[in-house]
Amino acid sequence: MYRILVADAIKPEGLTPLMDSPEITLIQKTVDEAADELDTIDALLVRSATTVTEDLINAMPKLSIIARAGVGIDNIDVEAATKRGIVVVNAPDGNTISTAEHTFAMMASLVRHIPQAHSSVKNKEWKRSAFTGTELNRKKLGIVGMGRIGGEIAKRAQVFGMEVLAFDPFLTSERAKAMNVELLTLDKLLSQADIITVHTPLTNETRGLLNIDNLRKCKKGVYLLNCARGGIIDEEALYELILEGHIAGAAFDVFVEEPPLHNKLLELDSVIVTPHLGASTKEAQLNVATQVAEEVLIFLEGKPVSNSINLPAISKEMFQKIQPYYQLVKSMGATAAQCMKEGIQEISVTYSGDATSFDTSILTKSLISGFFKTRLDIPVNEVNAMLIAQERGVTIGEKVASDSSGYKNYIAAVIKGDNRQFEIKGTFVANYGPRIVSINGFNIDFNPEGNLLYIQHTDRPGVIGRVGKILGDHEVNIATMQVGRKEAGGEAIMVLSFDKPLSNEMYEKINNLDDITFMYRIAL
Ligand SMILES: NC(=O)c1ccc[n+]([C@@H]2O[C@H](COP(=O)([O-])OP(=O)(O)OC[C@H]3O[C@@H](n4cnc5c(N)ncnc54)[C@H](O)[C@@H]3O)[C@@H](O)[C@H]2O)c1
Ligand SMILES: O=C(O)CC[C@@H](O)C(=O)O
Repeated sequence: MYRILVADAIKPEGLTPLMDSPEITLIQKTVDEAADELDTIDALLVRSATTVTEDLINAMPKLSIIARAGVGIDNIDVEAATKRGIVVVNAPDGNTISTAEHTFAMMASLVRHIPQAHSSVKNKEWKRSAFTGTELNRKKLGIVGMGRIGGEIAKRAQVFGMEVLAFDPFLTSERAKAMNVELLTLDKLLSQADIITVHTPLTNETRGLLNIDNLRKCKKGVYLLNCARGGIIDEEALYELILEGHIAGAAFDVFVEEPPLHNKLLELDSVIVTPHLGASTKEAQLNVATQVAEEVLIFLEGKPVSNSINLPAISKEMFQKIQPYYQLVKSMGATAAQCMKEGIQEISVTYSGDATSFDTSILTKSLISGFFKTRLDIPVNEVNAMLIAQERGVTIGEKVASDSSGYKNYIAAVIKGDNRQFEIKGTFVANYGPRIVSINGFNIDFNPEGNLLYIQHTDRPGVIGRVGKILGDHEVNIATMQVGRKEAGGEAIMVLSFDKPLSNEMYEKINNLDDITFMYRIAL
């Protein structure tokens, strides 16, 4: 049974897939109302009203996924979630059109003074010349942040006869050309545009992106819009420049402080505002609720999600391709960790054959999480595996090789420790499952599952028999046994599997036999 806390107002119709699941209990309460049951919560669904802090995350020890029904994730401490191995997902495109339309409505209202004229008429006035506006036709619109919303605004602006200028350090010139927009530096955009609208996320780079220094470079009489996130345009600077008459007016849907109870911009007639309404349409709210509900359901079913902020995106088709290798790489990592009782410096993974036909980074993360899971008592998974390795100074390498040693697919991991190196190779055989096919240069073939005993010994007659006898005398049933060696009479290995974990007594008895070099118990 999973308990999901829906902490903000998320459209119930969109949550139907979760409501219909017999495995799920939905709790529709704010975080404060649910204070007594936070320790029972497996998944958290929010919009922008709930701030998901590190403290809140720590108050939910069972939490494994946070879903944001919307785009911006600036209300979620993604770093704290990642550290805890909690997946963060959002609904990246469910509200794109609504927000683009809202921005466009704000732009038209701004240049035609519609909100001011509306209030005036409602106050029984009839001041026509006071509200003379400006056409959008043939004006230059500067879009800062040409992503999903920026792109939709550009299309609409072009239909209105506007010329579109764009600043986005991640936009290629080919894409800009295809969108029929002129890609400029920020300073050039600011100096040429008649109207400027921002559509970046709020990050350390974009906070105050438009500030007192560069806003002075704008044309006199420019209009500004912020329907993205409060703080991208410096509110103090904007206030000052409107008072100076340099900026003609502004339209804001978002504010540094929401609600904007102490915001001086609200005192200005030329500033028009809405209460963070960009995504507030029936359509957008249904879209984002449906998107996050599906993501959470998929995640709780143990399948990879598509819109994760802290994991690589995987489509359903890609998941089908990658799935067979999941168990294999996890068990390779866990086997290596249990055979290496020392600090490690490097893990490098090589993929060959069919295993190179997709993005393997998620598999490398799985292998690393399999390794660290056996060593740490904190949750370790694909979300925090890289961070955990990095914090411990472990270098991670990933490459592709053309030689697959005759296998259809082949994954090799080399773990460099403080004193020695451990090498493990595996493959996935259709209708047969994952197999470990080599350990430290010994060819072998076993299913990496259950309670295993890895024994390295001298290749001499009688060793296998003596191990078997000790186990038989103590009624320990050997489920499977595989052997491998490099040359006759040299070192050899055997891997045994049992229905139950091997007791300490049995382990010691076998370890004390002559000809045993070393051995490891492995639990997978
Ligand atoms: N008002 C609302 O209700 C509402 C609704 C949806 C989204 N939003 C906000 O709008 C933002 C944009 O949404 P989107 O779906 O278009 O996101 P997106 O990721 O598709 O686009 C963001 C764009 O910003 C660009 N960017 C990043 N850093 C930049 C920088 N320093 N300078 C210039 N460009 C930069 C990126 O390259 C990207 O193209 C969201 O992050 C969210 O904060 C607000
Ligand atoms: O939840 C909302 O309505 C705001 C959503 C919007 O700001 C977003 O980033 O998607």
